[in-house]
Amino acid sequence: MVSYVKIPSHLKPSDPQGPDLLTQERNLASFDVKELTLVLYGIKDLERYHTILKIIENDPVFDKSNIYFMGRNELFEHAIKKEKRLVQLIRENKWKVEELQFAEWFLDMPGPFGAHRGMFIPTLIGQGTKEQKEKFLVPALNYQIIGCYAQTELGHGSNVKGLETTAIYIPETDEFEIHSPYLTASKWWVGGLGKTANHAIVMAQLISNGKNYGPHPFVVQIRDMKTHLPLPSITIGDIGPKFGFNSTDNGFILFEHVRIPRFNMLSKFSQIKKGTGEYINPPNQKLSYGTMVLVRAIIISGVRVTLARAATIAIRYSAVRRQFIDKDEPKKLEDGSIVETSILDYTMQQYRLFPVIAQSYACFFTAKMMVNLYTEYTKQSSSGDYSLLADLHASSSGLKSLTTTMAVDSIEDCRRACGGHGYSSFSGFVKFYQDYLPNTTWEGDNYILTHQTARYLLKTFRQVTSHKNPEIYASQSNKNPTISYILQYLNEPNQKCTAITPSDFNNHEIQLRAFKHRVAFLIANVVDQIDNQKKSWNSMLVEINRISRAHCQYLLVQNFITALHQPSEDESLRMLHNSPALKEVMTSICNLFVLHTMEKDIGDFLESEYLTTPQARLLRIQVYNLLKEIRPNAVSLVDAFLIPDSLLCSALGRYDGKVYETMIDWASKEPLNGMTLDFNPNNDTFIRKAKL
Ligand SMILES: CCCCCCCCCCCCCCCCCCCC(=O)SCCNC(=O)CCNC(=O)[C@H](O)C(C)(C)COP(=O)(O)OP(=O)(O)OC[C@H]1O[C@@H](n2cnc3c(N)ncnc32)[C@H](O)[C@@H]1OP(=O)(O)O
Ligand SMILES: Cc1cc2nc3c(=O)[nH]c(=O)nc-3n(C[C@H](O)[C@H](O)[C@H](O)COP(=O)(O)OP(=O)(O)OC[C@H]3O[C@@H](n4cnc5c(N)ncnc54)[C@H](O)[C@@H]3O)c2cc1C
Repeated sequence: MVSYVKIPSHLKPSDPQGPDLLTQERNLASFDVKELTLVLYGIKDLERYHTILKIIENDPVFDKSNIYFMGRNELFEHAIKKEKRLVQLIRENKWKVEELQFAEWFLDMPGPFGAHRGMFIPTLIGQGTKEQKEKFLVPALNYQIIGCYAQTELGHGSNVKGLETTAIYIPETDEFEIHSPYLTASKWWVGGLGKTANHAIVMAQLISNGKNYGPHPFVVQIRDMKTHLPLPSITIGDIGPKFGFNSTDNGFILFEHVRIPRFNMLSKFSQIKKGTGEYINPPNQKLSYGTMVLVRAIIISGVRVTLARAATIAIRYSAVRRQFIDKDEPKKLEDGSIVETSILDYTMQQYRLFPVIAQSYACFFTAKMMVNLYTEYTKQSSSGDYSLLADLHASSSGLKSLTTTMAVDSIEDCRRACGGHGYSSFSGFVKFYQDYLPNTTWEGDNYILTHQTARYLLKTFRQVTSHKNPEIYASQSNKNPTISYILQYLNEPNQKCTAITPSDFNNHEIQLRAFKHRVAFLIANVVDQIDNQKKSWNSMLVEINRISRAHCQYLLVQNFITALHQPSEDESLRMLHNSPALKEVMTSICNLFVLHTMEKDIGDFLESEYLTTPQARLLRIQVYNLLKEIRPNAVSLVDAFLIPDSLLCSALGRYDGKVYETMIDWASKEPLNGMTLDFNPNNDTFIRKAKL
């Protein structure tokens, strides 16, 4: 890239230790960073990581040096080129999903094929019959057809049952007629639809013999395969500029009595019989919502790296950045000279940032749980057993909501913790935040999703408490955390915390009991208000949100603690258990996650009277103790995430700490500096001038 401004060469570094600050931090670590990285990725994935990163970093098509200067059209063109090159690489290297996921992560460029890979293909896999897979999935996997997932409409997104697009079965021709009766039935927001896709999975109300069977998925060809123009009776467009995600063509589509063959209704679970139009029921009514469950689980798995990326930038920058001389504990160099304090040494900065590191590690262990649960469900459902679906739906909904909200809040906290430079695109936070933000809305708005989790919790509570002998459920409590804490609460509703010193709060049994008691107390309270005091669902929505959040926080806490203590077959967990140094630092991080989470929601724990006010003070002191304990390891803990500089795309978070050199280098490349148009404030005119 061209530099438009020549930087003077006389400048000396103002900080004699500047370049070495991160090295000094790294020397403080109490554990082996490479060992922790191996725990996080596992041997196979770490090999994959390096192979794919090398390919991506060396390919000129993926060069991101200009990325912060691109407008919408350039971004979209860049994304198209990226997609095309990615498809070539998939073919050349025979990449499978595992490789592709690394490639997509490193590329960090939401593009027009995202919904094809993330929604269209998974829906065909999950809901298509063998014949439908042959017809649609095979060409989709070969990128001969490009698809999108058209569910949301201008008038309805969250309320899927309220969708207005219809698919009416026409027995005479054995076809469905796809139709958008109202403006509000226009499909809207659909990723890849605006300019790219030639096929769509359209969620429409299935109507046969005058009866509405609810939303079902249909494959609809939307553009001509040669001219790429919309097919007759189909209107398509891009929905316009957005808060972020501008490298993707989110689109709208309207149908005017468009006919498709009966074959195109995805029929693995429910079918319409030829001629009679008879509806064959699915084994579970909600199986047509299956893609959403899968994608929610995938989103949860992705949160850990999102938090890791934000923490890496903010922690490294805070180590390099110095501001003020600490009067009580001035920082002295070896030669006795006093220097300004690294902002990472300020306790307020630690209190803002170290919990983000802890959240990332917490999400790592819960992602493992989510993958295991999804895998178990897939195994069971392939033999017709859907009994895990309710559990899976409840935990994936609530965890998607809790963890993505946590992620966007933490990205913003990290950005602010970088002061003014955090506001520059060069921080690496701006585009990152904009592109990540829709995770709190898509695949279910984060508030709506908590209703689903709460429904399940209330139902379980009622089931257990209405039984004459609730202990009958004891055998299920090992596998079902909800039953476990409900039973514990019923046995001892007035349980009290036994901590008498700050360090007592490091006791994992005390921590678990606190979270179990709190969530059961909150559920019992909501059940009482709805069932006995006859409160409406709407009047309880704030409490509904609270119980979903409390339940999912408990899951995060429980998964972290279990990972530290329970013997496991899992390769990563075994490595962790076999290294005392790793176990020690992970225990501190776990304690910080648990106690900081408690402290933030201290009102719940006080209200349930599990904690007393003096205990709440002790807990806070323990949080401060943990910040001190973690401080020497802070930089190494984020190094272990191994987020490459090419992905961070950040002047502030780079591995070598050369923050200021990069800031001015990138600023010198701002195209405005090379424009032939300057503004002369003395006479209020724009002057054109020739610039080299
Ligand atoms: C080579 C191969 C390549 C593969 C590459 C793979 C790469 C992977 C990359 C992946 C990247 C991922 C990128 C993601 C991009 C995402 C883009 C965004 C796309 C979208 O946003 S699509 C649109 C999403 N829309 C929503 O999520 C809508 C949210 N609303 C709903 O889900 C429902 O309307 C809602 C709120 C659940 C209510 O549904 P409703 O029908 O009204 O149901 P009830 O509330 O009445 O409940 C009835 C009953 O059903 C249960 N229920 C509800 N939903 C489900 C479900 N999904 N599963 C199971 N059960 C469900 C509910 O709990 C109730 O049960 P009861 O027992 O209480 O009766
Ligand atoms: C970048 C991006 C990409 C997307 N890609 C796709 C795609 O490829 N395909 C697709 O089909 N969709 C896509 N979507 C759409 C997305 O799935 C929906 O926007 C999302 O499901 C939320 O629905 P909504 O917009 O109807 O929100 P609304 O339901 O209108 O929500 C608005 C507000 O009302 C509140 N609210 C609504 N109902 C209730 C209630 N019952 N109780 C309490 N509060 C309530 C919500 O909490 C929210 O705060 C995308 C969205 C974005 C932003």
